[in-house]
Amino acid sequence: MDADNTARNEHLQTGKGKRRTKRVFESHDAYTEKPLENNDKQESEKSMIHPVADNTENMNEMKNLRLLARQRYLSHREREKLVVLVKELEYLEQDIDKYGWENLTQGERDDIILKRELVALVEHREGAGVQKFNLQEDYVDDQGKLDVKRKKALLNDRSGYRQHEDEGKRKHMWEEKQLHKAVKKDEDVDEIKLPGADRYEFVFDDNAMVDYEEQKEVLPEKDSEQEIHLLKQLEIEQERITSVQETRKVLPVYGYRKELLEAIKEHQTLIIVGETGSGKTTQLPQYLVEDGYTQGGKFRIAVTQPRRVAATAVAARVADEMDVVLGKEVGYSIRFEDKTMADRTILKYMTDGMLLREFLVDPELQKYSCIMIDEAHERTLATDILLGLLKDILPHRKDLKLLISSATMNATKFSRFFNNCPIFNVPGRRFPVDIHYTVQPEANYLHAVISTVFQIHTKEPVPGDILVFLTGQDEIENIAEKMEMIAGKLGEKAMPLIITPIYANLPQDQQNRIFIPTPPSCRKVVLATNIAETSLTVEGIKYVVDPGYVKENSFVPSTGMTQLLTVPCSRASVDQRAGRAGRVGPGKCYRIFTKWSYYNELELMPRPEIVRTNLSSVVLLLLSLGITNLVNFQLLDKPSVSSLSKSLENLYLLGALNSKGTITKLGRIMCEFPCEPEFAKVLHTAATHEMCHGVLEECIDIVAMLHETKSLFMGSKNQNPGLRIIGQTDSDHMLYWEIYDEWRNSNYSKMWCQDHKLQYKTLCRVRNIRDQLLQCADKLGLAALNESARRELVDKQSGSALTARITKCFISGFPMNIAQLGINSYRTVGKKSTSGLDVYIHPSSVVFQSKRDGKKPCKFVLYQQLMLTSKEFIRDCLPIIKESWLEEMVPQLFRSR
Ligand SMILES: Nc1ncnc2c1ncn2[C@@H]1O[C@H](COP(=O)(O)OP(=O)(O)OP(=O)(O)O)[C@@H](O)[C@H]1O
Repeated sequence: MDADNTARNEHLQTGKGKRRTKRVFESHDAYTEKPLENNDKQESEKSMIHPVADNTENMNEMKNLRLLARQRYLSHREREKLVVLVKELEYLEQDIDKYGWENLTQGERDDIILKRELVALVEHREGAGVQKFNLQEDYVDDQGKLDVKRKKALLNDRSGYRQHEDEGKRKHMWEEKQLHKAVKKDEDVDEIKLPGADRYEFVFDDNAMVDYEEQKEVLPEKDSEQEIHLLKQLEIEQERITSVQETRKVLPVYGYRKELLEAIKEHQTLIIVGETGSGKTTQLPQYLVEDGYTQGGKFRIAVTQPRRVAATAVAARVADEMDVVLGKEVGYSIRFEDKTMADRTILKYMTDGMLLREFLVDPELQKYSCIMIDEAHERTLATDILLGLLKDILPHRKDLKLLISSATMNATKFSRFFNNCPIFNVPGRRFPVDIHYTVQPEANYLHAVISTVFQIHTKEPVPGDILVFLTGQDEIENIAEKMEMIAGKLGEKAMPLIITPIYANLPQDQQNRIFIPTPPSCRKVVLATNIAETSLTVEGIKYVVDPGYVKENSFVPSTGMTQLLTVPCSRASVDQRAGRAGRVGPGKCYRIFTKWSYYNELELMPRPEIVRTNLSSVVLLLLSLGITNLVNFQLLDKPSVSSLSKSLENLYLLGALNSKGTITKLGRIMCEFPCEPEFAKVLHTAATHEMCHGVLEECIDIVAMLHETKSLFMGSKNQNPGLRIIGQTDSDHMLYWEIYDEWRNSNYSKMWCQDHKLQYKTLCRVRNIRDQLLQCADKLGLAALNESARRELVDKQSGSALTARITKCFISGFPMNIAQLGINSYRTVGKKSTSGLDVYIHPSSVVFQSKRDGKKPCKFVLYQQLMLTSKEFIRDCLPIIKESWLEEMVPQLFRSR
């Protein structure tokens, strides 16, 4: 290891070093391709069609449509809107016949004039028939001719096209008319009688003519201004649409469309390697749709992504490109959120974990004609298992196509795994990205990041936003604070700097802030973890600052502990990160490490998750799919035998496997829940175990909360003022339950969340998770079992009895997560109690607070997470008040104590 290398590792460990104000980078690897022009417009400017809120809005909308119709053919959505307007117009025309033009208000007349004009305009443009704007199913017969009967029938069916207030007005007018008629004595009120008319023939001459004076329609000033504004918006929108469609044609993958489709037709499995931004994720699935792989809605195409944020963002982009509504033809599916329609979605972006779960209900994935495993280089656990399962089913599903894609992967390894399947290379990238390395290693990379960002901010022109890759929430918050301080001190000397963070635990609406276009003369800095590393396009990003580190989970089978360690990224990851700078224009990437380090220190590929993670849920899933020979199950990389046996041991302890290693009935039930087997066991116990049943709903609330605790509190948990209002509790689990229960009692109020400094959106997600778990429990019959147990419990349920039952349920689900009080700290217990590990209660835990308040600590505590950060911390803790509960719930583990 040379000096370069040593310093890099030292500053990672110590974080100390001399700060330099100006970074010196050396330029390297500039891509030489000619940049193309970028016509893309900002996302937020796209649609001018809004739902009708009031009449003014309705009028504006019609004017807007009229303008659009003058300029071009209307889109599918605009036509749908137009259909509604046409129906409204027909209806209004009937009113005119009935009540007379003079009885309409000025507003109604304007409305009708505008509607007539709009319909005439589209009819004029597109031919006489209204069928051009999707009225076939309403007015037109099988030959395409106007079906008068159907039209009439439709017009008679007025519901839905008239607002209530109009209904009131019409009623009023009708009553007046009836009253008027009643007062009149003449019987034949409709016949006009002229004196002597029966003696003369009516002759039309000049004298009979009616005189009119012409008044030119003068639009009020406000309207014309509005029209100009709308025209401008229209131009922008048109440019954006043209640009989106043109972008598709200039992507490198477009040049290979035909060859790609031929290769896919010829081979069942194909590996596709193309530069970042070449169009793999967004374009390939669209080519497949265009080439008939969905056969008019009969089959689906699935595209997997390792990250939720990428799956949702890419689905939105593709829906836009295909001009369809997100959630209909194009949708996404991520855990606890499904935005697809069973009978309509043909292209589904999803996390790899979600496709894995689909194997449970459809082991041959019969509804799919094509599966694309994107960003395969990331080698997530779910991707690796998917590849193994797909390899297994391909011989039985000859019609199923499998595409494996990435920018930077060991393609030959993947090809070998799939019987030497062909590799398709898509050369070229759309925009060049210049890579800059530091000349020498930086002693403190966080200081270097801040200096680099301000170097760019003060020297480079706008527009040009910056994306910084950091390792986690703490680092992001810390850097954001420092940057805000420096920007404040710079004041007028620099342009305003907008700092937006993105990390997995940030609530969704706040994550989406990174996509908001930057106002002119400002610069945006996105501070991101590696969740922004692949597949994402954040428009406006021109500079990437990359220190080259990532936080990685590492499971230690001997202790059952997950360590969260900061480690250098792989070359594949830093190349992906650089790619984020060249998505919509040429960019620059500043790497806070040396070129030497890139070529000599960084691993080529990330370490596969399968060799560094807890395998319990995957093992259970494979067993439930009938894959019993786990050791021989084909995988790109095999997990270690110790980690396999640790997970088998864990599943046996939970009762998911019997002594022969076969999956039990309980194991199958646990598989059905969309959560880890340990949580599923908690819920099963809560509904069925005679010592503690009847608390299923409370346990579901807690389990749902435990999935979202990281983004629950505004600010730090232990300083949260809301907790005092909620009251005193001695465990994190009961605190979470009380929070959820109080929020439910407030009728899920947003204000309540604000008062208690809790994230409303997070609680909404908890509610969603809770509903799904409850549905699942219902489907499995557990809810009914719980209900009968609960009836017996009524009145006997005191607060402490409830806590006891809940604690017992969690002991049954997490028997390996128990620690016993020692002299200075807690010590983990379990089978290998003698070789336990000293662990410390994290300061964010309620149990830590109780200890500080001088309360006597419990002898045993259950924890949800064991993390090695600055020391071995246990988080989300539940004190076990009675030692006997351990033996009661898990005798096989605690009997001898
Ligand atoms: N939301 C968006 N806004 C603007 N342009 C976009 C958007 N999404 C994609 N693009 C354009 O489409 C191009 C192709 O994106 P796509 O995600 O298909 O590439 P890719 O080859 O899959 O890249 P990666 O390997 O980085 O995921 C981008 O470089 C960008 O120019």
